[in-house]
Amino acid sequence: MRLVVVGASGRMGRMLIQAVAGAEGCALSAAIEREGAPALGEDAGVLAGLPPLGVPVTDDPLPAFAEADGVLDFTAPAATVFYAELAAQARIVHVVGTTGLSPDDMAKLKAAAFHARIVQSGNMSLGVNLLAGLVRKVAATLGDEYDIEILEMHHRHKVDAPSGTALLLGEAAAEGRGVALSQRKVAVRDGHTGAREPGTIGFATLRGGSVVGEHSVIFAGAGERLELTHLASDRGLFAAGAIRAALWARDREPGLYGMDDVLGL
Ligand SMILES: NC(=O)c1ccc[n+]([C@@H]2O[C@H](COP(=O)([O-])OP(=O)(O)OC[C@H]3O[C@@H](n4cnc5c(N)ncnc54)[C@H](O)[C@@H]3O)[C@@H](O)[C@H]2O)c1
Ligand SMILES: O=C(O)C1=N[C@H](C(=O)O)CCC1
Repeated sequence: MRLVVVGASGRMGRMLIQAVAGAEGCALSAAIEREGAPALGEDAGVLAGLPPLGVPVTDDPLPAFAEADGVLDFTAPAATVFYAELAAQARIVHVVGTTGLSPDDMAKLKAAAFHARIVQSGNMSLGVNLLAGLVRKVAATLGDEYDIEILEMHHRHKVDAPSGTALLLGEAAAEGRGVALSQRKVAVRDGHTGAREPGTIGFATLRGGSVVGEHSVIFAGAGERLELTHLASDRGLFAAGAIRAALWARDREPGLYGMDDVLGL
């Protein structure tokens, strides 16, 4: 499968280049960065700490998409919406790991998915997607007398909060409870907040150092607390999931899929 990596010089972009280069049945067909990015013109392999791959980083996605089977996209919301339109025009697979997507951005991905096979997830790891299933089950089993709080920590460079994973886990908890997350979400507490409102789902965000990604879903009852935790220590996990998603989506009908579809969960 010929894969394009967009956001090639980012933390995830470089991991994706390494993963594509090492994946059986895959080849890196292009590496794309934003206009003016310092990495333009560099060899993508060298950028990712590998021997040269003969693929220079470019800012011109059109010819790259025309010759590819899929695109791996861990960039930024505006870029992802732009690439979704191009991927749909080129009828190629679009794997979206970008987080911080607004409801409007998601509506644009849904529109693009009439023509494209899009796999979108706030977390591409097997562990987090399994955890989401457990969270759904525990939330359905324990009633509102167990307060749900989601705690996450990431590296100091992360620009969106709560993390895509925290929101994915919050959605799973809300589904388990049979409620809409948008109606129950409490993402900010500051000052005299009053007592906790029953049935809400709280989010707490920590940022610092080089933390790859840590999430805990806490079910706090009277006299006991249940905590479900996922700790990621290697971004290769997300890159491997993205490649698995691309290979899975290759033979699917157009549509917007999640990692639960890819993993058969
Ligand atoms: N879903 C997952 O499993 C998962 C895992 C890790 C990170 N992420 C998400 O992936 C995204 C990127 O994370 P990161 O740590 O690699 O960030 P980063 O800032 O290191 O990398 C983003 C890269 O995208 C590039 N970019 C921005 N606009 C572009 C455009 N129009 N065209 C091409 N490139 C463009 C930037 O120049 C940068 O190199 C974030 O939203 C993050 O939350 C998701
Ligand atoms: O490093 C990041 O940024 C990560 N983003 C995803 C999120 O928002 O949950 C996945 C974990 C790493």
